[in-house]
Amino acid sequence: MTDTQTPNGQLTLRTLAMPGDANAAGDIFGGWVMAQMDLACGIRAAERARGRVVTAAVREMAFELPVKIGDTLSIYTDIARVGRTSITLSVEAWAQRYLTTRLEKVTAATFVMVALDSQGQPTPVPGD
Ligand SMILES: CC(=O)SCCNC(=O)CCNC(=O)[C@H](O)C(C)(C)COP(=O)(O)OP(=O)(O)OC[C@H]1O[C@@H](n2cnc3c(N)ncnc32)[C@H](O)[C@@H]1OP(=O)(O)O
Repeated sequence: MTDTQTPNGQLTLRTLAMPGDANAAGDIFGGWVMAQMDLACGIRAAERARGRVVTAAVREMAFELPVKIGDTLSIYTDIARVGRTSITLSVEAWAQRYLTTRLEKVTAATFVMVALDSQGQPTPVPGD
């Protein structure tokens, strides 16, 4: 993963890591972080598709730094590609450490979301 000094993309979701999301050592579960990224992609892709979307694929996710209880997690999304029915997003998760202003990128991934019609079938993403 290439590290950057500042987040890339649009701030799409911001939340707080709570004790219920952590193991006994205070490390936040990777699945929780991934779920926040999935939620952010759902928000951003649904806005772009102007309709319902699902997650079709998640590519190359590595947890580079831990998230700890009390950290604020910010998810940034960037629409990298719009296909016929799919939207590919570059996603970054940044932790603002508890009671500090220190921001660190903890993970990044690529999510592929697919627009669905009311029958649950892939449907074309409308133009901008
Ligand atoms: C709210 C939620 O997130 S639900 C939870 C998790 N997600 C799900 O349960 C989704 C379950 N999966 C599905 O319903 C289906 O596999 C779908 C709707 C994602 C895709 O259905 P398919 O029958 O494969 O559709 P189809 O072959 O037409 O592909 C649709 C698009 O998805 C893309 N796609 C499908 N699978 C993948 C994949 N594994 N990786 C990348 N792109 C993919 C295709 O390239 C295509 O994009 P394009 O139209 O821009 O060229």
